[in-house]
Amino acid sequence: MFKRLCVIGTGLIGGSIARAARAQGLCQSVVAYGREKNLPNLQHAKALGVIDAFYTDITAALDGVDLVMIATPVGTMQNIFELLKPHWNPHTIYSDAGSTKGSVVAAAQAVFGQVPGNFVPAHPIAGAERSGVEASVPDLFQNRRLIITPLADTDADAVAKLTTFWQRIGSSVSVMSVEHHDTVLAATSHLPHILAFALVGLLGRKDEQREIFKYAAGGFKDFSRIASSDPTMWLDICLANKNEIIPLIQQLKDELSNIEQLLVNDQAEKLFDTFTYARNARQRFLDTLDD
Ligand SMILES: NC(=O)C1=CN([C@@H]2O[C@H](COP(=O)(O)OP(=O)(O)OC[C@H]3O[C@@H](n4cnc5c(N)ncnc54)[C@H](O)[C@@H]3O)[C@@H](O)[C@H]2O)C=CC1
Ligand SMILES: O=C(O)C(=O)Cc1ccc(O)cc1
Repeated sequence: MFKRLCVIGTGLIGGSIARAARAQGLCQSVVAYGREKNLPNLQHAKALGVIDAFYTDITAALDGVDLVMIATPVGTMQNIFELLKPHWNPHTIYSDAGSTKGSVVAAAQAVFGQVPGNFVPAHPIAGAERSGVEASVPDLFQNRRLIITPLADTDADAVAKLTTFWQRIGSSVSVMSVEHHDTVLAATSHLPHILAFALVGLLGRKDEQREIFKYAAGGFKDFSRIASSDPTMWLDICLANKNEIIPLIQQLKDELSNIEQLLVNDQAEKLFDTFTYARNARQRFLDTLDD
Protein backbone atom coordinates (compact mmCIF):
# COMPACT_ATOMS: atom_id res chain seq x y z
CA MET A 1 0.00 0.00 0.00
CA PHE A 2 2.88 2.34 0.90
CA LYS A 3 6.56 2.04 0.10
CA ARG A 4 7.97 3.67 3.20
CA LEU A 5 6.33 4.93 6.38
CA CYS A 6 8.08 7.58 8.45
CA VAL A 7 6.93 7.84 12.06
CA ILE A 8 7.63 11.07 13.91
CA GLY A 9 7.27 10.28 17.63
CA THR A 10 8.01 6.59 18.17
CA GLY A 11 6.10 6.15 21.43
CA LEU A 12 2.98 4.19 22.36
CA ILE A 13 0.96 5.39 19.36
CA GLY A 14 3.71 5.85 16.76
CA GLY A 15 5.24 2.50 17.76
CA SER A 16 1.87 0.76 17.59
CA ILE A 17 1.11 2.25 14.16
CA ALA A 18 4.51 1.03 12.93
CA ARG A 19 4.01 -2.46 14.37
CA ALA A 20 0.46 -2.73 13.00
CA ALA A 21 1.43 -1.49 9.53
CA ARG A 22 4.24 -4.04 9.39
CA ALA A 23 2.07 -6.86 10.73
CA GLN A 24 -0.54 -6.17 8.04
CA GLY A 25 2.04 -5.68 5.28
CA LEU A 26 0.88 -2.11 4.60
CA CYS A 27 4.36 -0.75 3.93
CA GLN A 28 7.66 -2.17 2.75
CA SER A 29 9.73 -0.37 5.38
CA VAL A 30 9.33 1.85 8.43
CA VAL A 31 11.71 4.58 9.46
CA ALA A 32 11.56 7.05 12.32
CA TYR A 33 12.64 10.64 12.84
CA GLY A 34 13.67 11.71 16.33
CA ARG A 35 15.76 14.21 18.21
CA GLU A 36 19.32 13.54 19.41
CA LYS A 37 18.13 13.46 23.02
CA ASN A 38 15.74 10.67 22.09
CA LEU A 39 18.41 8.41 20.57
CA PRO A 40 18.16 5.69 23.27
CA ASN A 41 14.42 5.38 22.57
CA LEU A 42 15.00 5.14 18.81
CA GLN A 43 17.73 2.53 19.31
CA HIS A 44 15.33 0.61 21.52
CA ALA A 45 12.60 0.82 18.84
CA LYS A 46 15.00 -0.59 16.28
CA ALA A 47 16.16 -3.37 18.62
CA LEU A 48 12.51 -4.30 19.22
CA GLY A 49 11.99 -4.52 15.44
CA VAL A 50 9.38 -1.73 15.47
CA ILE A 51 11.34 0.30 12.89
CA ASP A 52 13.97 -0.56 10.29
CA ALA A 53 16.03 2.60 10.70
CA PHE A 54 16.01 5.98 12.46
CA TYR A 55 17.38 9.40 11.66
CA THR A 56 17.97 12.60 13.58
CA ASP A 57 18.26 14.39 10.24
CA ILE A 58 14.83 15.13 8.75
CA THR A 59 16.07 15.12 5.12
CA ALA A 60 17.40 11.59 5.51
CA ALA A 61 14.32 10.48 7.43
CA LEU A 62 11.98 11.56 4.63
CA ASP A 63 13.93 10.01 1.76
CA GLY A 64 11.64 7.74 -0.30
CA VAL A 65 8.76 8.15 2.19
CA ASP A 66 5.16 8.17 0.94
CA LEU A 67 3.38 8.18 4.34
CA VAL A 68 4.33 10.37 7.31
CA MET A 69 2.62 9.76 10.67
CA ILE A 70 3.07 12.43 13.32
CA ALA A 71 2.57 10.93 16.79
CA THR A 72 4.12 13.49 19.12
CA PRO A 73 2.33 15.43 21.91
CA VAL A 74 -0.09 17.98 20.42
CA GLY A 75 1.92 20.92 21.80
CA THR A 76 4.87 19.95 19.57
CA MET A 77 2.93 19.84 16.30
CA GLN A 78 3.76 23.38 15.16
CA ASN A 79 7.48 22.62 15.51
CA ILE A 80 7.00 19.40 13.57
CA PHE A 81 5.22 21.24 10.73
CA GLU A 82 8.07 23.80 10.66
CA LEU A 83 10.51 20.91 10.38
CA LEU A 84 8.55 19.29 7.55
CA LYS A 85 7.74 22.44 5.59
CA PRO A 86 10.98 22.76 3.53
CA HIS A 87 10.65 19.11 2.47
CA TRP A 88 6.88 19.03 1.88
CA ASN A 89 6.15 16.57 -0.93
CA PRO A 90 2.83 16.80 -2.80
CA HIS A 91 2.94 13.04 -3.52
CA THR A 92 3.33 12.03 0.13
CA ILE A 93 0.40 11.58 2.53
CA TYR A 94 0.86 13.24 5.92
CA SER A 95 -1.32 12.50 8.93
CA ASP A 96 -1.26 12.69 12.72
CA ALA A 97 -2.66 10.92 15.77
CA GLY A 98 -3.12 13.95 18.03
CA SER A 99 -5.88 13.82 20.63
CA THR A 100 -7.07 17.34 19.74
CA LYS A 101 -7.77 18.41 16.19
CA GLY A 102 -8.45 22.19 16.36
CA SER A 103 -4.98 22.88 17.74
CA VAL A 104 -3.27 20.63 15.17
CA VAL A 105 -5.10 22.26 12.27
CA ALA A 106 -4.30 25.73 13.72
CA ALA A 107 -0.62 24.73 13.97
CA ALA A 108 -0.61 23.65 10.30
CA GLN A 109 -2.37 26.87 9.30
CA ALA A 110 0.19 28.95 11.23
CA VAL A 111 3.08 27.26 9.43
CA PHE A 112 1.69 26.83 5.90
CA GLY A 113 -0.84 29.67 5.69
CA GLN A 114 -3.33 27.17 4.36
CA VAL A 115 -3.47 23.57 5.56
CA PRO A 116 -1.96 21.42 2.76
CA GLY A 117 -4.50 19.16 1.03
CA ASN A 118 -2.30 16.11 1.58
CA PHE A 119 -2.34 16.53 5.37
CA VAL A 120 -5.18 14.43 6.81
CA PRO A 121 -5.91 15.20 10.49
CA ALA A 122 -6.82 12.02 12.38
CA HIS A 123 -7.21 10.61 15.90
CA PRO A 124 -7.24 6.95 16.98
CA ILE A 125 -9.64 6.47 19.89
CA ALA A 126 -7.38 3.80 21.25
CA GLY A 127 -4.54 3.91 23.67
CA ALA A 128 -3.54 3.34 27.22
CA GLU A 129 -2.19 5.04 30.33
CA ARG A 130 1.26 3.75 29.39
CA SER A 131 3.69 5.64 27.16
CA GLY A 132 6.79 4.90 25.15
CA VAL A 133 7.75 2.42 22.48
CA GLU A 134 8.01 -0.41 25.01
CA ALA A 135 4.25 -0.12 25.56
CA SER A 136 3.49 -0.31 21.81
CA VAL A 137 1.60 -3.33 20.44
CA PRO A 138 0.50 -4.31 16.91
CA ASP A 139 -3.16 -4.82 17.86
CA LEU A 140 -3.76 -1.52 19.72
CA PHE A 141 -6.19 -0.36 17.04
CA GLN A 142 -8.10 -3.62 16.57
CA ASN A 143 -11.84 -3.07 17.00
CA ARG A 144 -11.31 0.56 17.96
CA ARG A 145 -12.47 3.77 16.39
CA LEU A 146 -10.44 6.22 14.33
CA ILE A 147 -11.74 9.70 13.61
CA ILE A 148 -10.70 11.64 10.51
CA THR A 149 -11.44 15.36 10.52
CA PRO A 150 -10.90 16.50 6.91
CA LEU A 151 -11.09 20.16 5.93
CA ALA A 152 -12.82 21.47 2.80
CA ASP A 153 -9.52 21.36 0.89
CA THR A 154 -8.31 17.98 2.14
CA ASP A 155 -7.48 15.69 -0.77
CA ALA A 156 -10.23 13.05 -1.11
CA ASP A 157 -7.78 10.42 -2.41
CA ALA A 158 -5.54 10.94 0.61
CA VAL A 159 -8.56 10.54 2.94
CA ALA A 160 -9.60 7.36 1.10
CA LYS A 161 -6.12 5.87 1.29
CA LEU A 162 -5.71 6.71 4.97
CA THR A 163 -9.18 5.28 5.69
CA THR A 164 -8.13 1.97 4.10
CA PHE A 165 -4.84 2.04 6.06
CA TRP A 166 -6.67 2.38 9.41
CA GLN A 167 -9.33 -0.14 8.47
CA ARG A 168 -6.66 -2.67 7.61
CA ILE A 169 -5.10 -2.26 11.06
CA GLY A 170 -8.49 -2.98 12.60
CA SER A 171 -10.14 0.39 13.13
CA SER A 172 -13.63 1.53 12.34
CA VAL A 173 -13.25 4.93 10.67
CA SER A 174 -15.62 7.86 11.32
CA VAL A 175 -15.46 11.26 9.68
CA MET A 176 -16.47 14.46 11.47
CA SER A 177 -15.61 18.14 11.60
CA VAL A 178 -12.65 19.38 13.61
CA GLU A 179 -14.98 21.36 15.90
CA HIS A 180 -17.33 18.46 16.55
CA HIS A 181 -14.38 16.19 17.31
CA ASP A 182 -13.04 18.58 19.94
CA THR A 183 -16.47 19.05 21.56
CA VAL A 184 -17.13 15.31 21.78
CA LEU A 185 -13.64 14.34 22.95
CA ALA A 186 -13.63 17.06 25.63
CA ALA A 187 -16.59 15.28 27.22
CA THR A 188 -15.67 11.65 26.64
CA SER A 189 -11.91 11.72 27.13
CA HIS A 190 -10.48 15.03 28.35
CA LEU A 191 -12.90 15.67 31.25
CA PRO A 192 -12.65 12.07 32.58
CA HIS A 193 -8.86 12.29 32.59
CA ILE A 194 -8.96 15.62 34.47
CA LEU A 195 -11.41 14.12 36.93
CA ALA A 196 -9.13 11.12 37.50
CA PHE A 197 -6.08 13.38 38.02
CA ALA A 198 -8.11 15.54 40.46
CA LEU A 199 -9.56 12.63 42.44
CA VAL A 200 -6.31 10.70 42.71
CA GLY A 201 -4.49 13.95 43.60
CA LEU A 202 -7.03 14.68 46.33
CA LEU A 203 -6.90 11.19 47.81
CA GLY A 204 -3.14 11.00 47.43
CA ARG A 205 -2.72 14.09 49.62
CA LYS A 206 -4.77 12.62 52.43
CA ASP A 207 -3.00 11.18 55.48
CA GLU A 208 -4.64 7.85 55.04
CA GLN A 209 -3.45 7.49 51.43
CA ARG A 210 -1.80 4.14 52.10
CA GLU A 211 -5.11 2.83 53.35
CA ILE A 212 -7.04 4.35 50.46
CA PHE A 213 -4.92 2.69 47.79
CA LYS A 214 -4.57 -0.54 49.75
CA TYR A 215 -8.32 -1.05 50.00
CA ALA A 216 -9.17 0.43 46.59
CA ALA A 217 -12.18 -1.50 45.44
CA GLY A 218 -12.79 -2.31 41.75
CA GLY A 219 -14.44 1.00 40.85
CA PHE A 220 -11.67 3.24 42.13
CA LYS A 221 -8.99 0.99 40.70
CA ASP A 222 -10.62 1.17 37.25
CA PHE A 223 -11.25 4.89 37.43
CA SER A 224 -7.81 5.79 38.81
CA ARG A 225 -5.98 3.89 36.02
CA ILE A 226 -6.11 6.87 33.67
CA ALA A 227 -4.45 9.08 36.33
CA SER A 228 -1.28 7.11 35.48
CA SER A 229 -1.32 8.72 32.01
CA ASP A 230 1.57 10.85 30.80
CA PRO A 231 1.44 14.39 32.33
CA THR A 232 3.19 16.03 29.32
CA MET A 233 0.71 14.59 26.86
CA TRP A 234 -2.26 15.60 29.03
CA LEU A 235 -0.94 19.09 29.74
CA ASP A 236 -0.78 19.65 25.97
CA ILE A 237 -4.28 18.23 25.40
CA CYS A 238 -5.86 20.29 28.18
CA LEU A 239 -4.25 23.54 27.06
CA ALA A 240 -5.12 22.85 23.42
CA ASN A 241 -8.81 22.18 24.11
CA LYS A 242 -9.42 24.36 27.16
CA ASN A 243 -12.28 26.29 25.57
CA GLU A 244 -14.29 23.08 25.36
CA ILE A 245 -13.09 21.68 28.70
CA ILE A 246 -13.65 24.68 31.01
CA PRO A 247 -17.47 24.84 30.58
CA LEU A 248 -17.64 21.08 31.22
CA ILE A 249 -15.70 21.47 34.49
CA GLN A 250 -18.26 24.08 35.53
CA GLN A 251 -21.15 21.73 34.68
CA LEU A 252 -19.49 18.92 36.61
CA LYS A 253 -19.12 21.17 39.64
CA ASP A 254 -22.86 21.91 39.41
CA GLU A 255 -23.64 18.18 39.29
CA LEU A 256 -21.50 17.54 42.36
CA SER A 257 -23.08 20.49 44.21
CA ASN A 258 -26.50 19.11 43.39
CA ILE A 259 -25.59 15.71 44.84
CA GLU A 260 -24.05 17.42 47.87
CA GLN A 261 -27.28 19.35 48.53
CA LEU A 262 -29.40 16.22 48.15
CA LEU A 263 -27.25 14.54 50.79
CA VAL A 264 -27.29 17.57 53.10
CA ASN A 265 -31.10 17.62 52.90
CA ASP A 266 -31.54 13.82 53.08
CA GLN A 267 -33.45 13.83 49.78
CA ALA A 268 -33.08 10.09 49.27
CA GLU A 269 -35.67 9.82 46.52
CA LYS A 270 -34.06 12.55 44.41
CA LEU A 271 -30.65 11.04 44.96
CA PHE A 272 -32.00 7.67 43.83
CA ASP A 273 -33.46 9.36 40.72
CA THR A 274 -30.08 11.02 40.00
CA PHE A 275 -28.24 7.70 40.15
CA THR A 276 -30.96 5.93 38.16
CA TYR A 277 -30.90 8.57 35.42
CA ALA A 278 -27.11 8.14 35.02
CA ARG A 279 -27.37 4.36 35.03
CA ASN A 280 -30.08 4.39 32.35
CA ALA A 281 -28.17 6.95 30.28
CA ARG A 282 -25.11 4.66 30.30
CA GLN A 283 -27.23 1.68 29.27
CA ARG A 284 -28.71 3.67 26.36
CA PHE A 285 -25.17 4.64 25.40
CA LEU A 286 -23.99 1.00 25.47
CA ASP A 287 -27.03 -0.07 23.41
CA THR A 288 -26.10 2.38 20.66
CA LEU A 289 -22.35 1.68 20.67
CA ASP A 290 -22.56 -0.51 17.59
CA ASP A 291 -24.24 2.23 15.50
N1 LIG B 1 -1.56 7.65 24.73
C1 LIG B 1 -2.72 7.44 24.18
O1 LIG B 1 -3.50 6.62 24.70
C2 LIG B 1 -3.13 8.20 22.95
C3 LIG B 1 -2.39 9.27 22.50
N2 LIG B 1 -2.78 9.94 21.37
C4 LIG B 1 -1.98 11.05 20.86
O2 LIG B 1 -0.87 10.49 20.18
C5 LIG B 1 0.28 11.30 20.32
C6 LIG B 1 1.42 10.46 20.92
O3 LIG B 1 1.05 9.95 22.17
P1 LIG B 1 1.83 8.71 22.84
O4 LIG B 1 2.30 7.80 21.78
O5 LIG B 1 0.94 8.21 23.91
O6 LIG B 1 3.06 9.46 23.51
P2 LIG B 1 4.49 8.85 23.88
O7 LIG B 1 5.02 9.73 24.96
O8 LIG B 1 4.42 7.38 24.12
O9 LIG B 1 5.33 9.09 22.55
C7 LIG B 1 5.60 10.37 22.04
C8 LIG B 1 6.95 10.33 21.33
O10 LIG B 1 7.16 11.59 20.71
C9 LIG B 1 8.51 11.96 20.90
N3 LIG B 1 8.60 13.42 20.77
C10 LIG B 1 8.15 14.36 21.62
N4 LIG B 1 8.42 15.59 21.14
C11 LIG B 1 9.05 15.41 19.95
C12 LIG B 1 9.60 16.29 18.97
N5 LIG B 1 9.52 17.62 19.13
N6 LIG B 1 10.18 15.76 17.87
C13 LIG B 1 10.26 14.42 17.70
N7 LIG B 1 9.77 13.53 18.59
C14 LIG B 1 9.19 14.03 19.71
C15 LIG B 1 8.83 11.44 22.29
O11 LIG B 1 10.22 11.35 22.49
C16 LIG B 1 8.13 10.09 22.27
O12 LIG B 1 8.98 9.11 21.71
C17 LIG B 1 -0.14 12.49 21.18
O13 LIG B 1 -0.46 13.56 20.32
C18 LIG B 1 -1.39 11.99 21.90
O14 LIG B 1 -2.26 13.06 22.21
C19 LIG B 1 -3.88 9.57 20.64
C20 LIG B 1 -4.64 8.51 21.05
C21 LIG B 1 -4.34 7.76 22.26
O1 LIG C 1 -6.24 4.76 28.54
C1 LIG C 1 -7.37 5.14 28.21
O2 LIG C 1 -8.40 4.66 28.70
C2 LIG C 1 -7.54 6.19 27.18
O3 LIG C 1 -8.52 6.87 27.18
C3 LIG C 1 -6.45 6.32 26.18
C4 LIG C 1 -6.60 7.49 25.26
C5 LIG C 1 -5.92 8.64 25.55
C6 LIG C 1 -5.98 9.71 24.69
C7 LIG C 1 -6.74 9.62 23.53
O4 LIG C 1 -6.78 10.66 22.71
C8 LIG C 1 -7.42 8.46 23.23
C9 LIG C 1 -7.35 7.37 24.08
